[in-house]
Amino acid sequence: MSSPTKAVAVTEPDGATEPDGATEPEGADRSSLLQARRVVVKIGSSSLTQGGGALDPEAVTAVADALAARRTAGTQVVLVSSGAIAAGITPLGLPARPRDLATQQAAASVGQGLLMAHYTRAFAAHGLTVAQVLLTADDVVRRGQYKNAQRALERLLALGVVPIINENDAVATDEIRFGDNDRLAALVAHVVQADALVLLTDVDALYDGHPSLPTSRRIAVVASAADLDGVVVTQRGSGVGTGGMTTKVTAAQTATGAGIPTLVAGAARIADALTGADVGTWFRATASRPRTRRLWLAHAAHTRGRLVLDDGAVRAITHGKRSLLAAGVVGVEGAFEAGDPVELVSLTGVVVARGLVAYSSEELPERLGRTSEQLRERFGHGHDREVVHRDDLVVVARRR
Ligand SMILES: Nc1ncnc2c1ncn2[C@@H]1O[C@H](COP(=O)(O)OP(=O)(O)O)[C@@H](O)[C@H]1O
Ligand SMILES: N[C@@H](CCC(=O)OP(=O)(O)O)C(=O)O
Repeated sequence: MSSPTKAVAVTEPDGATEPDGATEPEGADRSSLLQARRVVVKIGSSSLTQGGGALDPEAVTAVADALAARRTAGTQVVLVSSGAIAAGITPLGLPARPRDLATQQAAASVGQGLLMAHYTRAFAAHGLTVAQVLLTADDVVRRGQYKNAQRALERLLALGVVPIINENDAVATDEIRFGDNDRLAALVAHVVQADALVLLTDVDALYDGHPSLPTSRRIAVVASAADLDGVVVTQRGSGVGTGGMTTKVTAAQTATGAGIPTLVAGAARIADALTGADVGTWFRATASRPRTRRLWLAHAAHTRGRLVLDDGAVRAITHGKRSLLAAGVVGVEGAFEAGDPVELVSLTGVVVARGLVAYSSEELPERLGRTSEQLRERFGHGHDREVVHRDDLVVVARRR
């Protein structure tokens, strides 16, 4: 595929990579959407707005109607909805979607309430209650917040509520942003262990070239990353959305890599999409569901720094199923706090893993190269902990 997008294979620390397509359950095609117990549906700004970028209340109602039908039929649904920034354009008298972060934050703060007011009304018409859940990237990377978000979403679903999620744009800085809701949706699908992810947009499917070209053809099924070879996916989108098709393909790969099949389809056919009709592009699951939240580290983390590992440490974490000890760290780059996500790189600069570091960048340098015994002698008992515990570590291997 000609874009920066690459499939990221996630391995357990013992190095056992899940092979593409190896664990696809039988019959796991579009029709499995009908049997899905829990579905995450994401709708983009381009599908919720009229020309000029203002919010289209009828589009909001159409989404609510289709999701309410599925909810009433027994499927738990989680909606990830963009549109806050778009909904703030008219009330603030802005000429177009703002590009600077401060005005985006302001527009989203104004628009999010309006967006939720529309959804609340539209779902109420079906007797359904909605909940607003605003997340930042930290909410899905840090252990405490991850569990917190998971618990809140589980409880909402158990109470029969439809959670409506968006990024917490008002406080999201460039550094900690998800930046695009396609990725947020893939990560939410993992948090709630959804059976499927549906990404709805203003184009009816993924095409092998830009859909404006007459030569471009719809891709019906993507079974593995190889099916994307030669596919031209661009970041050029509708003008009101973020990231074009690139972010959707990346999100689909994140979800399918976590065992969650993904449908990319046109919002205009939302009811068909949710009932397994032959619409859109179906991305098959390429791996089984990971047992832990470590997958998140591979895709979710904006890493804050890098630890350079000697060859022995690289072997220990990639093949030995081990934690990273200070003795194997030879360099520290960047400024980070204890608990932040960092990249673990080899002496030649290859990223071999990501993990949550147990020490800050200020604490680490004087610990480098020291054995646990030396750490105890120098800093006392309790100060000999691993630099990255293996439960907080994911080995990443890039492949096409
Ligand atoms: N290969 C492709 N197949 C389909 N759409 C593509 C492709 N490359 C770029 N696009 C563009 O991606 C756009 C959808 O992205 P975007 O505007 O960000 O939507 P959303 O607001 O739904 O996230 C489509 O309108 C389409 O023009
Ligand atoms: N959080 C932002 C949306 C960001 C985004 O990813 O938009 P889109 O590409 O339309 O899904 C908002 O609500 O306006």
